[in-house]
Formats: sequence, C-alpha cells, structure tokens
Amino acid sequence: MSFFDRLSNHNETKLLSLFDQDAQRVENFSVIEKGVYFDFSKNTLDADLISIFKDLFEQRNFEQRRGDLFAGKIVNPTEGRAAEHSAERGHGNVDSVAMAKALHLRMRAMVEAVEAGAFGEIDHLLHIGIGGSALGPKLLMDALGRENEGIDVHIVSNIDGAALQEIFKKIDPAKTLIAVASKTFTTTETLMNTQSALHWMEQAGVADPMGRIIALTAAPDKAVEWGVDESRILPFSETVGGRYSLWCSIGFPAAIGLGWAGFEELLEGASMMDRHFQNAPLHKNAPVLAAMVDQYYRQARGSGSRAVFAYDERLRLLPDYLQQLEMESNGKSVHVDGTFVDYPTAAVTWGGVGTDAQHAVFQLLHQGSDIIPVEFIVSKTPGHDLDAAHHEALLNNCFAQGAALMAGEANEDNARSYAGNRPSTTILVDDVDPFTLGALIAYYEHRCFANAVLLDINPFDQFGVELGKKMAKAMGGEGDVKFDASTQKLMQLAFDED
Ligand SMILES: O=P(O)(O)OC[C@H]1O[C@](O)(CO)[C@@H](O)[C@@H]1O
Repeated sequence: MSFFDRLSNHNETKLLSLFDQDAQRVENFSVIEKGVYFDFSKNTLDADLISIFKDLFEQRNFEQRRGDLFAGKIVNPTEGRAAEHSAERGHGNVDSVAMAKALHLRMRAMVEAVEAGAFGEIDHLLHIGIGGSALGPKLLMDALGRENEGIDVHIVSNIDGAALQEIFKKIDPAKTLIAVASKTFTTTETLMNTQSALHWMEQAGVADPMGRIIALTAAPDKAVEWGVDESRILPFSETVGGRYSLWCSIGFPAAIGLGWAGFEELLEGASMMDRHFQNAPLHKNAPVLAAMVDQYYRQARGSGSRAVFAYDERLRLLPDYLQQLEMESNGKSVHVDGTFVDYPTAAVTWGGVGTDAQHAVFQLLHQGSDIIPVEFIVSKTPGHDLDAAHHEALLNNCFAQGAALMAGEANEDNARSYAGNRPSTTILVDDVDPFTLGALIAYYEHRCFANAVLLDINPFDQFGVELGKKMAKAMGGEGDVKFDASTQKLMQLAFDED
C-alpha cells in the first residue's frame, strides 16, 4: 500500500484520547537533549503513524541521504554542490572540517585584531547583508547580545534607504567598522547599501573608508574586484548555503558582539544537535519527529501553514529566521530528479511572540476553520531580573495555550465553543544561551532536511528568487523585458514627473 493510502486509512484518534490510551505517552513522544526538551505528545502521532513515516523514510533512502549530507557529498544536485553547514560544527568530510577550522581561526584573529584596536577606536559594527546574510546574525544578536557592553552591532538589509539612514543617525562614522556580508558578493541591496555607507563615511571626513570594510563572503575574488583588501576578507566555503551560514564568517557580528567564547558555545550546541540527528533512533530523533508532524498535518490534514510562537522576548526574531530557512528550503515543486511533485510541499511558516500573539492572532488558532500546527518555545530561565511573577505568568500562559488548543471546551452557543483537538509542540529550554540557541537552530536545519527527504525535494537551491531579481534589473535598464500593462502603468505613475 502506498504512503498516501496508508495515511488515509489511518484512523485519527482525538489527542486527549491518545493520552488515555497510553499512560507513557509523554515519555514516548518527547525527547530531551542537554537542556532542550521537545514535547511532541500533543500532536497526532501514534505507533501506527510512526511506522508509516518510518517506512516512507526508508523508501526515500533517508539513512543514505543523511549520510551523504554529513559526508559532504553532492546533496544539491541542481547546483552540483554539497551542503556543509555541519562541517562548521566539526561534523563532516575531514577536509571540509579542517578548512572550516582554519577559516574560523582567521575569523577569530580578526575579532581579536578589532578588539586590540587594529582599526583604531571602534564603537560600532555596521553589518550589511540580506536574507541568510542578515537574518541569522540578527537573531543571534537580538537573542544573546542584549547585555553586550562592547562594540554595538547594527544590521541593515533593506534597499529602502530609510533603514540605513536610521542607523546613520545613531552611530559615529569615525568609530564604525563595516562588515559586508554576501555569499555571492553580487547582491544588489548589499552592494548599494555598502556604497552609501562608504559615501556617508567620506562625507564625514573619515580617512580611507574602504579600509574600514571587512568582507564576509564565499566569493573572495569578487570582494577583491570590488576593492576590498585581501587581508580584510573572511571567506567561507561555497558549500555552505546562505540560509545555513551563521556558523561561518557570516556570524562575524555575533563573534564580535558575544566574544569568541560565546561564538564557540553556539557551535558546540549545534554540534550536539548534529550528533543527535545522526545517532538517535527515528522515534526519538527530534528533527525527524518534527518532520513527521509537519508532513502528517500537511499531507493528511491539509494544513497550509504552521505557526511558531516564542514565549520569550529574546527569541522574537526566531519566526523571521525560520521563514527563510523553511520556506526558501522547502518551498519547491519539483522532485530531486526534476519531475513535478503532485502533493503539497512546505507549509507557510509564520508566528510571533507570546503573550502578545494571544491578543492578536490566537483567535484563529482556536476557532478558525483551518488546523494550524503550533510550536511554542519557552525558557525555564527568564531573560530579565524583574519580579519572578513575570516569568511565572509567561510560562503559565504558554502552557495554558497548548492545553486549551488540545482540550477545547463545549458550549451550547456555537460561537463560544472550542472544538479542541488542535495540535502543538512545546520546546522548553533551560535558558536562551549560545549553546541552547545553537542546538535549537541546528534542530530546525535538520528538521528542514528531514522534511525535504520525506517530500523528495532538494532543500538547498532557491531558483524561485531569481526571476524577480531579473525583472527588477530589467526595470532599472539592465535587460530587455516586456512588462504587462498593469506593471507599466505602475511604473509610469511612480516614475513619471507629471
Ligand atoms: O549572501 P548573498 O549572496 O548576498 O545572498 C543573500 C540572500 O539572497 C538569496 O540568494 C535569495 O535572493 C538568499 O538565498 C541569500 O541568503
């Protein structure tokens, strides 16, 4: 019987009844690894579904594919590349791990040089990058860099000049270092913002603004062409994908902001998760179980989105980060062999921060017509030293939401009744520290990979972003594209003087 036949023959039991049927359900459907506890028990997983998904993993050659990923083999066939983010954490092909270590040493030397005053007195690091070259550093700094008393880090991505101008108002050009983060060193937004930042420094009378640039890139030759001195380039391997790149030199602002020791702890946390993903049996493997939940709700229940709520201000940028990771990785419509897929692929990832989101979007989660699997992330330790009542209330709210989504509540008045049986996963971490955040991010990366294996798609390319770039260039005069009437009218209204 095919996977889909088995899935449609599967009798879904109500979530609460699953707990009645199995006194060990919580233990059976949870995973704990060094300060990170994953509770999958409030999802419709049972022994039968686990066995259906295990068979699909086997049919998709999961073990071979996971082995290829860690061995640095080509797992991104459309671009003929390996995907070696794990090598940055010490797991992978021996040569790639050695190369990653050597490049980390180079990065560390640069961090120490900045700290030792090699660039004069530096108070600010202006990091310019977009997508994977910004979202990871932003998340890390927002989560972990709040107490940072050294160099302050500002990250700018948008080509809308308002973003850069806002930062210019806050920082002193004479005490600023610019990190230009771009894997390809061709991205329009990043290069235009860098030009404007150089211009801003020149106008302020800073001597040799170009000498204040550090390039973080997998295309060092392009950075040199652009005028960056080779000694100020921190390269990384082309086999590290943009959205998987915070572990290499793209993480430079975090290494500056948190110090080298903090950056290494981040890598250690991810390394712990790499080991877990490689070694834990499938029914106790957190990224694998999460992918089973994702695909159960996507394929069997038609859930078009999944929602992530960080019940912790420090993780408020996690949904933004995950949107790129998950949607750019698995928002595809072709199989690994190039033929079209005839089932839904990645759901939309969205989310926010609790408790705010409860007062804004949770209505739909509780009573809307769609089943949206929810993920809660919460920390045992607060990120502040105000009265403990704040943290107690935060945790109570988080746990209450998961319980309410599942239990529901009947009422004679339909408008006031909650159907319940709505799934959620809760991740409880000991604290939001570099080790734990490293482990969490690596968990999401491997979950993406496990989903891609189940879907039989390539998670490591992103051709879907290219057409829009080409058309924007054509509008700017580089290229010949005939635009539709609606677009022409918009251009005319926006650009014509009268
Ligand atoms: O690091 P780069 O090469 O500037 O690319 C930035 C981002 O742009 C994308 O290529 C999408 O346009 C992402 O995959 C990438 O993270």
